[in-house]
Amino acid sequence: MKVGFIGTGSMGSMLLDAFIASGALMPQQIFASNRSLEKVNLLAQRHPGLNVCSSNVETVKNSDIVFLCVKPLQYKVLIDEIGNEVKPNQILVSITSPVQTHHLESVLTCKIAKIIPSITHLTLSGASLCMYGSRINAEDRLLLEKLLGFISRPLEIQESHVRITSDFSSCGPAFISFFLDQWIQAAVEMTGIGRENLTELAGEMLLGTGKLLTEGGFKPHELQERVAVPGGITAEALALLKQSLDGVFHQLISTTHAKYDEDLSKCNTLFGDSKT
Ligand SMILES: NC(=O)C1=CN([C@@H]2O[C@H](COP(=O)(O)OP(=O)(O)OC[C@H]3O[C@@H](n4cnc5c(N)ncnc54)[C@H](O)[C@@H]3O)[C@@H](O)[C@H]2O)C=CC1
Ligand SMILES: O=C(O)[C@@H]1CCC=N1
Repeated sequence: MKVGFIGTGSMGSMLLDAFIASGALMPQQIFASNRSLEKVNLLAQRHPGLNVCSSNVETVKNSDIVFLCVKPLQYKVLIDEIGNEVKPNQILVSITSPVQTHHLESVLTCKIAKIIPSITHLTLSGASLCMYGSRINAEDRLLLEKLLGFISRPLEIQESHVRITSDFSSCGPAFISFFLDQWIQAAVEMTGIGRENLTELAGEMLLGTGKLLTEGGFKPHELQERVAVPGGITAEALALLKQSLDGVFHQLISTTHAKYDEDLSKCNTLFGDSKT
């Protein structure tokens, strides 16, 4: 199997690094192009044998599966460039939420999947969110999920839920890191403890909490009940958080969805879609 990557910025390079680190792909199986070739050359230095393509068309011509790792509003130009080169048996994978599978199916003859990755795949963890276009068959799904299974836990979702699920799996690492950053900063200021020790400790705590929620069978409310001894310290602090953060998560979801709607509307215009 040969796999192409168009766009080797943050996500394209992360996926490529993870697939190689996990043993899913050898560099020789990978074909990559980027607007500025410098980024692909750097990847080829890191992964000897990786095929540097000087154009996106070259990447498409050489690949069975192609991951399109550009930003939402960069898709249409890219599709116009490669559209005539794709073959019906090829699988093109979009990794961005606002570009709809029907947008891509309306202008391309190949098979379309939408898979939203997460920075967590760098440590071969986290969920990848899978949505499939109408031309993807059972064999294609197995192939994609086997590949993604090397670096993540593939989860099939409805495309209508792509934003809320991406909020958790893809934006979540940034949101949780923000929370930890603020907490650590306050701890450093108020107690004089070293930032590095605390950051390491916070990471271990997060890892353990993640395991309790996945392998451990706990629900978030059960964990709170188990830790917060009645009349104890955690209960006091949880009451404070409950009061201080009242409404914040509704606002957070409204914010991510408003930005998604804005990008979706622009993508609809770019792809000539008046449906939504
Ligand atoms: N950053 C994250 O954690 C996540 C990002 N995403 C999605 O991934 C997509 C890419 O995000 P990033 O990698 O962070 O962006 P980025 O800006 O780091 O990478 C995009 C790359 O595409 C290249 N590019 C742009 N147009 C091109 C073209 N026509 N041909 C070839 N290369 C081209 C750029 O030079 C750049 O290297 C976005 O749509 C984002 O929504 C999805 C899940 C998580
Ligand atoms: O911030 C963004 O637009 C992307 C989408 C999901 C994570 N990062």
